[in-house]
Amino acid sequence: MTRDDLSTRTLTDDDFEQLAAVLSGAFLLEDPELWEINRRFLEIDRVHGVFEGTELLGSAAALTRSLTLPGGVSAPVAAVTWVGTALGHRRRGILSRLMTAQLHGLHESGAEPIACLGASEGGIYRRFGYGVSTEWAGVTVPGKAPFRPEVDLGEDRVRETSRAQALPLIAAMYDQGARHTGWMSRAASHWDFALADTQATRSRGGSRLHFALHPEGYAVYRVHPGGTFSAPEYQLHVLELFSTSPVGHAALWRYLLDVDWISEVRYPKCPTTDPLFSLLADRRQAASRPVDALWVRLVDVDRALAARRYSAPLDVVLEVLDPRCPWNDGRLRLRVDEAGAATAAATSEPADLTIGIADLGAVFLGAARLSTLAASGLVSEHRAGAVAEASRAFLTDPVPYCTVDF
Ligand SMILES: CC(=O)SCCNC(=O)CCNC(=O)[C@H](O)C(C)(C)COP(=O)(O)OP(=O)(O)OC[C@H]1O[C@@H](n2cnc3c(N)ncnc32)[C@H](O)[C@@H]1OP(=O)(O)O
Repeated sequence: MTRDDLSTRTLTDDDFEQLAAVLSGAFLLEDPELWEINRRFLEIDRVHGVFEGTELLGSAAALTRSLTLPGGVSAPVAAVTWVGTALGHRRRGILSRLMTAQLHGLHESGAEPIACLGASEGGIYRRFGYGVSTEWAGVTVPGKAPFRPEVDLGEDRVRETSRAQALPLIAAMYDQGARHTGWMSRAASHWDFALADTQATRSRGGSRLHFALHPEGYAVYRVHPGGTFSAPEYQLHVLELFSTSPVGHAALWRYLLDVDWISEVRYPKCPTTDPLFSLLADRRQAASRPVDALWVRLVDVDRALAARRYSAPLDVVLEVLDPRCPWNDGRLRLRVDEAGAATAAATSEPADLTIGIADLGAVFLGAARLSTLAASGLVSEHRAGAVAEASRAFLTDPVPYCTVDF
């Protein structure tokens, strides 16, 4: 195969069966039920494919979503998903072609200024300009772990509900989180995908999905059997836990920790600042392992930087290094007023800071600190004080969180 034999284009409905076959192979996942969900979930005309003749060798999809940026601003984002290269065709540049076509396509069409994704492996996406913008805490807590005595659990009970009853209620609760930085919109088909409960997802994950509802929150979980009948050691895996009040949050965690037979509750997507850590009588009972969650790629740096709000006034010239997307590569002046609103425009003035595009993506949502990157030598300061000023302005409170379920 020479590079000239390959072509790249967006897909049509006629390509869907081939797409399902390639990605089932790429993800080592035989799950026809999931592909029926994907038929509705994917926007086929936003899926790029690389072909050799008529044979699809790899693909990368973009979903039309909105993401909440610092300041509660809702911005359109391309949620990148189902990226894969067919087995037998790896490490020949197919992913590189897909990423280039996708980024250039977004820029040229003037579509979303920001792309984001959840990565299967940590070593893939930095080279394409993506940086880790949010993290999960990846927490494990022993069953029955006690809370501090003063924790208010309220009067309302947590009840197990059928999927059909739960979905409209939890969708409405989820939408109440829309002002939190990192919140992503979900269409109906997105819920079907995020909470897919197919035979294959069950065999990997244990039981069917359980829906635990409280008037002020919900939890979705699976149970993995373990131990013996006389000494059960089950694990409870939380997919999502969302609450609209501190009482709802505490009551849901108490409920999950107290399910009999459960020796361990795991919540891989636990927010890094989950109040659970403060509720436990012994904080050490929550073992956590941080893991990258949402990766952000600024497709059009000027539009993206002007879209969010900032925590402090700022006037800084950034030199952005982005050889893969030359329209971003260069200097731009970012000015933030007293109210936190920003303008960003190309400039020929000398740079105050030099930063790579992936690192700018990492600090964009305000969770990662620019000053930490600078301390690692990854951001260069050309004017004394510029790092501290920019770091303060970019930070966001509360800490961003994204479920990354696409
Ligand atoms: C958002 C998502 O969908 S995440 C899911 C990503 N997909 C998967 O994990 C499915 C299984 N994996 C695959 O399908 C493929 O291995 C892919 C898509 C990850 C890579 O596809 P390929 O066509 O082999 O990548 P390609 O040959 O274009 O490699 C481009 C560069 O990335 C590097 N790279 C590719 N895969 C990996 C990896 N898993 N880890 C680290 N580096 C990688 C290559 O070495 C190459 O580096 P270079 O530019 O410095 O030479």
